[in-house]
Amino acid sequence: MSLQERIDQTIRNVPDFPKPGIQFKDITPILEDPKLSEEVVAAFAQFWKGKVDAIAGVESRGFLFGFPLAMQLNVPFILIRKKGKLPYQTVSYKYDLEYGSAEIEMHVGAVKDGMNVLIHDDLLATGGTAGAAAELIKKEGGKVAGFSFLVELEFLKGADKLSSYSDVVQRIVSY
Ligand SMILES: O=P(O)(O)OC[C@H]1O[C@H](OP(=O)(O)OP(=O)(O)O)[C@H](O)[C@@H]1O
Ligand SMILES: Nc1ncnc2[nH]cnc12
Repeated sequence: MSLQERIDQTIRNVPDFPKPGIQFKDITPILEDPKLSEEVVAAFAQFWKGKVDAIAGVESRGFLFGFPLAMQLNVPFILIRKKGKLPYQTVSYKYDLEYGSAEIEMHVGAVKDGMNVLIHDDLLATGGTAGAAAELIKKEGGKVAGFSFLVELEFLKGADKLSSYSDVVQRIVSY
């Protein structure tokens, strides 16, 4: 079975979470399988090796594979968190979600001038979060190298929203 098929069989679909009408893609069963998790990180690493100076991961599920990926590629990992969680001076950006709205922040100084940054998250839905992350990277003088996601909800057309930042969008499985 391919990696895509095994991921598809492992993800749990939870209807009506967190709101009626949303089918939630629960990736936690992948984390319970260390071998599969390792293969996921390897698939990301193979795609991005030698192409990025840093990885920015989006809270919270973007930390799960983003940090091991950064260690594997031997590049810095930058945290993008929900408002009010980061202790030092921050830059912030407001955006809309598939189910609500949010504001994300990043530490000032984490992105160095001209840094080529990969934006990583577990899932691409409307693209609001990843687009907001791209705005933060640009605000801080970085370049968006591209985006990587474990899961894309293709019907929500999030990749269209990201095309103004980069055409390089890696997704391991799409629905
Ligand atoms: O493409 P979008 O429509 O912006 O949606 C995708 C975002 O939504 C989810 O995060 P969530 O806000 O549920 O937070 P969590 O990772 O902390 O659970 C997911 O992990 C992405 O970050
Ligand atoms: N349908 C969904 N499943 C899991 N995470 C999400 N983030 C936004 N939409 C989601």
